[in-house]
Order: sequence, then structure tokens, then C-alpha cells
Amino acid sequence: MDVLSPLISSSSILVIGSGGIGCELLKNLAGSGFTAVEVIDLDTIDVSNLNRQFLFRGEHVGLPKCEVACAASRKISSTLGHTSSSVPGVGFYKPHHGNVKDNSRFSTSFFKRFTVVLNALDNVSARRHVNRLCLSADIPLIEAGTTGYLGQTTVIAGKQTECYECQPKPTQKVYPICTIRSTPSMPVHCIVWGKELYKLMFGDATASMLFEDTVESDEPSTFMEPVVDSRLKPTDSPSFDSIKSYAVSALTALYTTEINKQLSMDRYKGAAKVPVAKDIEALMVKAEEWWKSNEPPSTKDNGEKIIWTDEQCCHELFSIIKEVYTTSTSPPALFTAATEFDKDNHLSMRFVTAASNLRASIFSIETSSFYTAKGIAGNIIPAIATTNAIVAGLQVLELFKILKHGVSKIKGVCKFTYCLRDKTRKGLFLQPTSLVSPNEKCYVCRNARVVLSLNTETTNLHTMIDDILKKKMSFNSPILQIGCSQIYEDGEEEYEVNLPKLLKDLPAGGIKDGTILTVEDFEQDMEITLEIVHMEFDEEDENQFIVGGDKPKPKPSKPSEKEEDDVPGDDNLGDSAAGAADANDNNDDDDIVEITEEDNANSLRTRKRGRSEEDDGAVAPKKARGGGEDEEAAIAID
Ligand SMILES: Nc1ncnc2c1ncn2[C@@H]1O[C@H](COP(=O)(O)OP(=O)(O)OP(=O)(O)O)[C@@H](O)[C@H]1O
Ligand SMILES: [Zn+2]
Repeated sequence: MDVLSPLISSSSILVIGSGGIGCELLKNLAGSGFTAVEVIDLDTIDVSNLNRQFLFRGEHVGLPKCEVACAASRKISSTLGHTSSSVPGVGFYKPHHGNVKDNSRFSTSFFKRFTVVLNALDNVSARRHVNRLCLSADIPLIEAGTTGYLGQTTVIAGKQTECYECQPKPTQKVYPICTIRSTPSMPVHCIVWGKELYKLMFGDATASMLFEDTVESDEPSTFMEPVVDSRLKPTDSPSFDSIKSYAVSALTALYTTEINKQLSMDRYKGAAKVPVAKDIEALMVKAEEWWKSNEPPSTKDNGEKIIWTDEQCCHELFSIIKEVYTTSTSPPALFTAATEFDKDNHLSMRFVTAASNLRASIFSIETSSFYTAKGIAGNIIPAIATTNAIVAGLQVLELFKILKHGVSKIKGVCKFTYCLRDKTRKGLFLQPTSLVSPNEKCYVCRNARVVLSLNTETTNLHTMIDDILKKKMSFNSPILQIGCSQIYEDGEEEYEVNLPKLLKDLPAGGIKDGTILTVEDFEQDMEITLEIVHMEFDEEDENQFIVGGDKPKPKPSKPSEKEEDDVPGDDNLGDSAAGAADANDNNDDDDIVEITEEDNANSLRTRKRGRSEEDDGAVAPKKARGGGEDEEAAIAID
């Protein structure tokens, strides 16, 4: 520690995220004597954080996490006799309540004030952004993530090691629309449907994948008129009877008429289990009895782990519809994009549990308790405090190595360490492996040219900017140039006229097969070259573009028609591109419905292995990476 003490005093540390890992990390930093520490976090403290984010107490609920975490860290630090920062210009556990992507506050020059950045984040999108800023500021980044019992810690140093985006990220689970809309076979399919129904009933209906344009569609579903067109006006303070009449007709359309229509069309001929429509009126009789006797069924509080009956689901759905139309505050803004499903919003989760269970029961699919449904809907893998503590401890050990040996030695001395659930052959739970060199094909750290394949005749600039450049490639504020002509700059009104245009019709010759584009983002200090390949996709293809990889070979002709009720175990987006990573925040895609992967541990490395639906998203260590398996008996500091 003697060698380290002066190095600790002269170092400035930026911690991003003060949740599960962040609290552990800050406690370690304060206890180790670091004083020049600043913390960014956008969130406020929730009751559910208290079991593991131990710097927070009940009285802190609702306060910004970073402020409370910094105050607690200052207290720990003061027990070691520290009362201020030892590095001029850097705060003494100074909180920054905000989004790390907010460039007006956290630009490259903000990052440059720090010796090392430590990530304690929970999503890929923010991690990518920090990766880019650290590369731009030329500061080492110590990454960490956990998923239940599994965790990983690694160090990223521009030019020496792989960056966070050198390898593609694991794909999200994607479910074909037809599975969700017509042929569910697993609880998750019904839960995804329930989330989409929530949007259709209370949010921006057109954004729901259950939405159909009744004028344009040849054969619209029977529920559009009763569910969407007949939505009540909350401002009219609808009566109990009108709410009931809306609820009965909407639910009847969804659970009776539409199912019977599909049955009459022989849609389920040959299916192992033919769906059986519900009799909503009959189910409502029981619901009404409960209201009249003022004896609600135990669907709340201690009922979270029980499975609701059809009658209870129906009662719940009607109660929620009534609540939505009669309570001005929940949800906040009816019929707008703001009314999004949120697993932590009790009302929307009750809705999804009830709606999905009624549907599951129709298709003879196992029904779920509120608790289980919440887990599936939010794809929650319970956080394990011990794993957070272990990876945060490893992060600080890596930090010590960097301070002791210097940034130039990172690749040689630092490790990528897996925290495992089962012992390795040598009986270890922690498995360190060597850091590997950057992937030469990485467009983020190696500036490699990226091939983008898409249909230039049917895709417009808006889709390219939003779905590809922002969501898929994580640009914050892209500027697009064809040759020397600028055709788009984020936030600049003069380029908005280009947004609805098809790529081929854009100025400067348009974007066509072979066009070379430059994409620049000053906020991330990135500039890449995109090589366009015109490619036609099938309408039902889950993805209408491919980012990265080599130039695609022509598509083989399509095999026999895909079975309608084909259930994919784990579809992927076909993204094998080096340096291309999946956007984990694009769960509003028009064509596909995605369950956002819990992207902590598995976000650091891609594993090519068979996964089943039961997989918890955890990753097993790769046997051979770079120099091969490199199992050590201990995590040494030097
Ligand atoms: N873009 C971002 N900018 C700043 N902070 C972020 C950003 N994205 C995530 N965070 C923060 O990273 C922390 C991650 O911590 P953690 O995984 O424990 O999340 P949590 O939301 O507290 O827990 P859980 O997801 O289990 O409820 C959170 O406090 C979150 O606010
Ligand atoms: Zn890279």
C-alpha cells in the first residue's frame, strides 16, 4: 500500500453509475483513500434499490442516487481523515445528477480531467457512449457488469486493448409478429402481446405492433374499432356504465370475437392445441359480484405470487380501465407516447399480467403470477449483491495495477476477469484472462470502414438516422455527408426536409449501391466511413438492414414457405459484424417485438453458444480467446 498511497492521492477518478455496482465501488474507493472522485448518475433512489445499494436508506427514497452516494462516500473518507479532494480542479466525491450522454455537461474535455474512468452502468447504450468518450479523451476505462451470479471486469485502453465495441454484442430475443399476434406458444409471447395491448389501449396506439390501419388493411382484426376507435375521452369524466361498456366490448373483441374469427378461418388447423375463446360477459358476472360485495379478489399485495383465475384477470382488466379513466394521474398522459409500459409501474404491470394470462389460457399456455410476469416483462434477472461486490472489488484491483504500472502497461498487467457461478477445473470462481488487442475491423477504435446493407429504394433517411445510426450504431448526434455534400445534421432544421426522402432520392446523387458516406459525431469525436450495399430484404425479415461484416453474398433463393406457427427458440438479428453492436433500447421497432436483454455481464463479450429460452442471459467464459485460456490461481495486483 505504501507504493500506492501517493498514487492514490494524485489520481482523479470518474465513476459512472451509482447503483448496485457503483455503491460498492464508491465504498471501495473511499476506503482505499481516493478523494478526487466525481460521480455521474441520472436516477433517483427507489425502495427496490435498498436491499443492495447499501449507501442508501429509506429516508433517501426519491433523492438523486449520486448525491446520496457521494455524501455517504465523503463520510467514509472522513473516517480516514480526508476532508477535501487532493487533486485541484476535481471534486471531493462530487455528484453530477444527469445522463452521461448529455454532451453539454459531459464532453471529452470533462472526461480529460480524470486519470481513470470506472463504469458501473446497466445498459449497453450508455456503456458504448462512455467507451467512445474514453477513447477520445485517451483515458483508461474499467468496465464491469453483473447478471445474477455472473459478472465480469475488464480494462479498456485505446490502441492497446479491445474497446467495448470491438466485438458484437449478444443479440436480443426477437419474436416474429405472427407469433405474438396469432400463434403464441410460450408465456413470454403472451406477455409481449400484453405490453403491446397496453400501448394500443392507453398509449400511442399507432406505435403498437397490434395496431392495424382499418382503412388500408384488407382484413383488419376485429378489435381495432372497439379497442382503439371507441377509446373514451377522459376529459368527459366517463360514467361507470360507459367505462364498463367500453371494457366489455374491447375485451370481448380481443378474447372472443377475434379468436373465433381466426378459428373460423382454419388458422389453427393442425395445431397441437386449438385455442378456445373466452366468454367475457360470463367472466364479468363474477367481477361485478366482487364490486357489489366490495370484496376484491386477492390479486394485490400478498397475491403477487398466486396465479390469477380468468375471473380475477377480467376483474383486474376492468378495474384498471376504470382506474385509468377516472384517475387523472395514472397513467400520466393518456393516448400519448408517454403512456409506455413500465414494469415498475404497478398499474401497467397488473394490466400486462391479467391481459397476458387471459390470452395464455386461450392458447393452453402456462399462466404466470404477477411476480413471474414482471420478471419476464422486464427480463429481470435478480441482482445479487455479492456479485456486485466482487466485480467492484476487482475493478479497484485493476485500478491499482494501472496506477502502479502506468497506462502504457495496461495490456500486459491488467486482466479480463470472469466471476463464475460454478468452479473451474482448478476450483476457482474467479477466472482472469489476458486482455486482447483491438479488433482491426472495429469502426469505433480502429476507424474501420463499415459496410451497411439496406434497401436504398424503400428506406428513407429518417429510418436510416433513427434506426441505424442512432439505435443500432449508437451515434448521439450524427452528421451525414455524401462526398463533400452534407445531407443531414442532427438538430439542424435546414436538413429536416431530407428526412422523409428515400435514400436514392437524396441530394448529391442520393444513397445507392456503392455510395460512400461519411458519418461524423462531434459529441463522440467519431468519424466513420460507411459503404452502402443495396440489398432487398423479405418483408418478414426481422431486420431490414445489416451493419458491418464483409459485403454480403447474394441471398440464396428462399426455401419452402415458413410454417406460420414456427416458434423460434432464440432468433438473432444476424449481426455478425465486428464492431457492430446491437442497440438495446430499440424495443419500439415497428416490425419486431423485442425483449430487452438484461445487458450487464453478457454485454462485455459475445458468446457463440446455443441458448435456450430458459437461459438467464448469463455467459460462460470463452475457452479460447486471444492467447487461449489463461487460468491463474489468484488475482494478483502485480
Ligand atoms: N446514461 C446514463 N447516465 C447516467 N447514469 C446512468 C445511465 N444509464 C444508467 N445509469 C445508472 O447506472 C446505474 C446502474 O445501476 P444498477 O444496475 O444497480 O441499476 P438500478 O436501476 O439501480 O437497479 P435495477 O435495474 O436492478 O433496478 C443506475 O443507477 C442508473 O441510473
Ligand atoms: Zn474497438
